[in-house]
This record gives sequence, structure tokens and C-alpha cells, in this order.
Amino acid sequence: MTTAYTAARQAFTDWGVDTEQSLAALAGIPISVHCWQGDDVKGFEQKSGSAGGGIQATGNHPGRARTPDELRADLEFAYSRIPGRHRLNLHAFYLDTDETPDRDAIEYHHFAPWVDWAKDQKIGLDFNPTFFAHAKADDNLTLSHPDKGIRDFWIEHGKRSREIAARIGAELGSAAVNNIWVPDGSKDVPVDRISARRRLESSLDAILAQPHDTAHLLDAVESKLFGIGVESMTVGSHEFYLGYAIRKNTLLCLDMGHFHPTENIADKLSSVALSVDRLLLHVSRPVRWDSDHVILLNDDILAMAQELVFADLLGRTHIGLDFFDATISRTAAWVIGTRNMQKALLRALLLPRDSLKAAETALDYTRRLILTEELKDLPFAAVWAEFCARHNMPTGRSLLTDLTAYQARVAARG
Ligand SMILES: C[C@H](O)[C@H](O)[C@@H](O)C(=O)CO
Ligand SMILES: [Mn+2]
Repeated sequence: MTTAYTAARQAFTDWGVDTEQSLAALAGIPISVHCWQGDDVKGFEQKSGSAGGGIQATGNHPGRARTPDELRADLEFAYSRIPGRHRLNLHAFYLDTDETPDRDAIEYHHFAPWVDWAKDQKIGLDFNPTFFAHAKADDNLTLSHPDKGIRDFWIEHGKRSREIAARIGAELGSAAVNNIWVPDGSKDVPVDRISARRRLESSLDAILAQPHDTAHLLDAVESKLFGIGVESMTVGSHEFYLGYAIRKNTLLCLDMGHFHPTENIADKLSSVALSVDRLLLHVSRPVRWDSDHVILLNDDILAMAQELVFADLLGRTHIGLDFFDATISRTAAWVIGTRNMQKALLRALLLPRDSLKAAETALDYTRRLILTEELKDLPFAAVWAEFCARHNMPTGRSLLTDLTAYQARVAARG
């Protein structure tokens, strides 16, 4: 225990906060790290083609992972510099096999090497069907496509993804969150929105018809506002999926890049939490659009973490990350982004929430303001440093050295 932590512990104790309790709570919060930051959302199918679907990884920093083994090596390094025990969020087009199944023919054995690896790493796995980066998604329509043949192809992909995710959850003894996001939308103003939305709803119903043990599989649906090439209408809008999640009892995925730039996503948590049982977050940082920038320890992330803690939502929220920056080291992006989410959660856990809530309940907004501003000077960093020390994790210059050295080792990949 460092002297800085001892002093910090006393400072928080003076505010009625037990830092040991906060550290223990943080250690129990898994973050689902997204595989697709490691290779710029390209996947490992033996097919060409960009991500499409209105998402875009920009940049060409050397060192992109090109194979499952390279991606797992990068992930192992990243997890070795992130305190705590976490999860991997895997997309269906990251299959690890010499076979070349089409999306409607994927099977569990195509992902078994990932499950074996997750067992060795003692991490959980989450899953995502991949409804983009495929010729049958070139119209930016999949589950809502007017052509039944195309819808049936994607429905089969969705069904198989659930089967695979459920098997993964059973194998690892930890429910896999299977998150459905489709890029469906239109570049220009449509004239028949409701038909597209009825087709999407019907396709989702077909995918979700097969019941699964929620100890193995948790179904999530992810809304969006727009994408590149689908600027005028997204079939799976927030309103569509909020209603769908309530009626079908699925998780609702809120991605921080999927709303108008002025919207406060943290504010949505307590509202949707009154109607849906469980939530999935894609913590991201939009810059002018859904640009998927690496998250900073900024007000948006701090507000998200504070809502999770103050509204007591940690127990029913799965925290996933979603950003892909190809202009920097991809392993550094994972490490910095995940640690920033942890820092934000720790800061929220270290706040005297009862005192803050009491001031608000008493309508004593002066006291609330004095508290919120004075509390910003508390020694949060010393408690974070203690958390890292207890997990034998580097900070500051030694973290910089480690991240730089690893990137130098993979840069030769080109
Ligand atoms: C790769 C993911 O499915 C994708 O990022 C999705 O979650 C999303 O946010 C699309 O904008
Ligand atoms: Mn997302």
C-alpha cells in the first residue's frame, strides 16, 4: 500500500467513502473488449470487401492483425496491461477455420479455437452476427430487404449466430451477449418506412423464435441514427429497438455514437432501465458523426459511469466498447480505452453518492454544486494507482514504454 494511497484513503474516508469497497467493486466489473479494433473491422473470411454498412475505420497505422493468431497475441498483450478480468466481444466474420462457410452456413466449430483460447485466458466471450461486409449487404439492406431470399439468408445467419453464442456461453459457463446490429437504412428520403420496419421486425422475430437458456445466451439489439450511405433513415432506429426490446424482453444496446451529437446518452440509461430488464453499452466517442474514436476520460464517459453507479445499474448492464482507430497502435487503443472506462467507473464508485443525493432531495442546489465541484479535487489518481499496483499493472511512463515496445514488435506486419 503506497503512502499516497494511505493519504488518499483518509481523504475519501473523511467524505464517508470506503476506498477498499470501491476497489473491490471495480475489480468485479468486466469490460467486453471488442475484437474489431485489432484489425480495422476487416474480419478473417477469405473474401475481399470493406466493412461497408456505414461504418469506417480510418487510418493505416502499421501492425494490423491479419490472422486469428495475430489478433489473439495482440489481445493477450492488451489484457496483460488492463487490470482485472474481462471479456472479448467477437464478431461472426472472425471465424478461425480453413473452411470458407458463407454467413448462412457458419457453425460452432468455426469458432472453437476462440473458445479454447478464452478458457486458457479465463475470460468470457460475447458474440455478434455480422450483417455487413458481404455482397448480400451491398444494398445497405439485410433483414429488412424487400427480397425475401436476401432476408432469409440473413435470418439464417442470425439464427446460427445465436446457436453459436449459446454454445459459447455453455462452454465457458458465462452467458454470451449476442448483439444484433443491422446497417439497414437509406441514403435518401424513403417513402415507405413502415414496410421496411415491419420486415425488420418479422425477421428479428424469426431469428429470436428459438428459446435459449439465459444462463448461456442473452439477446441484445442495437439501435442507430444514421451511417455513411444511410444518412436519411435507419430502419433500426432507437425508437424501433426500444419498443422491440420491451415487447420481446431482449437487452437494448445503446451505442454512444448512435445519437444526435447534442444528445446525452448517460441521461437515457435511467429512462430505458425502467422499461427493459438488462442493457448493453457500446462505449464510444463520436466526433461530429459515429466516428468511433477511442474513448477519453472525459465528461461523457464520467457521466455514463456515474449513472451506472448512482442508478444502481451495474448489475444489469453489460459494458462493451466500440471504437476502431487505425491511425494509432491498435493494442494501445484497447488498453487506453478500457482503462479509461475503468477509471471513470472508479471515480463514480469513489463519490459520496448519499451526500450528493441528499442535497438534491432537499432541493439544496447550492450544496449540491459546492459538493460536485469540491469533490473533483479528491485524489482519485492515487486510488487508481493502488488498483494498478495490486494487479501488477504499469502506469504512466512504464505503461508508455510497454505500449511502445509492443507496437514496435508488430509494426513489421506492415
Ligand atoms: C462492429 C460493430 O457491430 C459495429 O461497430 C456496431 O456495433 C456499430 O456500432 C455500428 O455503428
Ligand atoms: Mn456499436
